[in-house]
Amino acid sequence: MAVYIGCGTVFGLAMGMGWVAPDASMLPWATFVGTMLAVLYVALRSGWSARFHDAALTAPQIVLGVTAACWGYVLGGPVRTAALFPLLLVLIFGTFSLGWRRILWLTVFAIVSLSFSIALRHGPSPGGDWSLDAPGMHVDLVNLGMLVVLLPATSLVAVRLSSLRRKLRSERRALTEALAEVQRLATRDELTGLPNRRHMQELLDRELARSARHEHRFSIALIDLDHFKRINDAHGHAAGDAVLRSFAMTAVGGLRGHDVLARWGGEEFLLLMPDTAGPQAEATVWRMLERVGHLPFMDAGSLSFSAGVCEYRRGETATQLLDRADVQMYEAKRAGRGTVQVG
Ligand SMILES: Nc1nc2c(ncn2[C@@H]2O[C@H](COP(=O)(O)OP(=O)(O)OP(=O)(O)O)[C@@H](O)[C@H]2O)c(=O)[nH]1
Repeated sequence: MAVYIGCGTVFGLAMGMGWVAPDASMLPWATFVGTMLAVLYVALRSGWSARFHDAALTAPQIVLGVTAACWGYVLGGPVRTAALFPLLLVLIFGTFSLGWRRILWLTVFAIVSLSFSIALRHGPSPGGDWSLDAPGMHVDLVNLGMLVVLLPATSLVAVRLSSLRRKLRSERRALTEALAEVQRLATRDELTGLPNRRHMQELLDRELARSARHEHRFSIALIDLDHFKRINDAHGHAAGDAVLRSFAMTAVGGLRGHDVLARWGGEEFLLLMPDTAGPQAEATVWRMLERVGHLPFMDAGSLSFSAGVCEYRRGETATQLLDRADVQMYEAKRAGRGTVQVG
């Protein structure tokens, strides 16, 4: 719009100075361009154009630009050559979304439009002066020749820029996907799909800070599968992996939405239970033990774990809390495994 207003003003001034053919009027030109710009503006802003592949209406905008420039050429009389400068800018617009085929068609359209404008200037074929020496014909032909050279060159630049933009867009998409994958890998345990130790450490720190600020209580449980070595020894490492996976799936299935179970290392898991006091946390872990006990578990009897449950004590660090849970977990092992100790 700014370019149309700027170019229109320069031409209007030239007319005001009497440098342009006296019978030329800018009014129909300005009315046409103003109406078309308003239509395009409404089509874009209302979201109506979103249904098209060319949602920015780049091609219609280029057609309008070429028409306005060529019309200006007919109006421009002795200063008409200046009306061709915007044509070069108009085609650069194609770089925003058009493929090379459309840019090529629009280039051809621009050259044909200028030829048509020149024909109009010299009058319709019977009665018009089409001779080489007709007034202004030399300038028109040189202008047309220059445009035939320059427009394809400009279009070539537009095509290159357009394909560069497309490549950039697809590379950015690939990068975003790769980043999401890296984030997933950085926070998830590959085998079980649970949050990994590093991520759980962050969640624990966050919960500690939240608890300090809002005086929320929360509990954790350190869970260690019992006699896991026997499974590996008897059935192989792959079978052990499968047991870890099905334990993770079964254990998570019985948890509340806020609770987070993470793989803490090997056959050890850490359960974080926000807004949960010790007794409720203990009940949750007992329920988990029961669910896990129903897992089909090779020929080695039922799967069990030993767990140490602790409610967070004000002023405690994460390490102190984890140490307490560890002590309780070993208590559970000493007490014969398959049990939960609270401390
Ligand atoms: N398959 C498999 N085994 C693992 C993995 N991580 C740790 N282990 C195994 O888990 C076993 C843990 O053995 P121990 O620390 O002796 O404990 P346990 O046999 O469970 O005995 P208790 O904890 O005392 O009941 C070891 O044999 C490890 O090799 C894993 O990712 N996959």
